[in-house]
Amino acid sequence: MIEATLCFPLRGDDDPTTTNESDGEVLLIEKRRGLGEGWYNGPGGKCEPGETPRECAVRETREEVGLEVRNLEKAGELTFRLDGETHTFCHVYRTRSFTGEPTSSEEAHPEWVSVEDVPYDQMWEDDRLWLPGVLEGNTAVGEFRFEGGEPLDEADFVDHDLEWGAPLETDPDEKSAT
Ligand SMILES: Nc1nc2c([nH]c(=O)n2[C@H]2C[C@H](O)[C@@H](COP(=O)(O)OP(=O)(O)OP(=O)(O)O)O2)c(=O)[nH]1
Repeated sequence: MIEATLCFPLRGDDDPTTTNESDGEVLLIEKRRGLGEGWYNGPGGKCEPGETPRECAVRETREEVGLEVRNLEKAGELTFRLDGETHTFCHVYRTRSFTGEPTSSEEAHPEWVSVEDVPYDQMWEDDRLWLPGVLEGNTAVGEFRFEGGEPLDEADFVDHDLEWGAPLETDPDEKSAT
């Protein structure tokens, strides 16, 4: 099983629950290679040995788009199953704390997009189910089932379970997180 992370940096409109027309934005990447190539996603990737998920999310965001993120808030835990087996367990974070300017890398092209205008038709098919709530500040625990063999991004999305507001795992470094 792969352990992976996603990080969604947010800016503008600090409290999207108070207005109908949100002017908040989220930093997405257009993935240039690997799993999900050509689709939009948050910065993120696979955890390295000995690394906490939070450390992984910080490192991947730095490597992919050159942004230094802090104060990551855990927003979800997503299990992606392929043909009945757990393929990837993905920790999802959001943050409003970061420094630097998003810059393209070989792996990713960054783009600020309105949270009202996320290009779900150019993303993983399951994202439209959980990402809107995550961008509104909710926490999601979900399982998404795919069939059809590797690679995961060419398999068919068949069904899912999704729970909002459920307790999330505590990262080992959560209390000391900066
Ligand atoms: N938004 C979204 N992300 C997903 C889904 N499934 C899935 O694995 N991901 C994420 C988890 C990881 O952050 C990312 C894949 O990991 P990655 O970017 O390291 O993969 P890669 O093959 O490019 O690996 P690498 O060569 O860079 O090491 O995609 C999904 O259904 N929706």
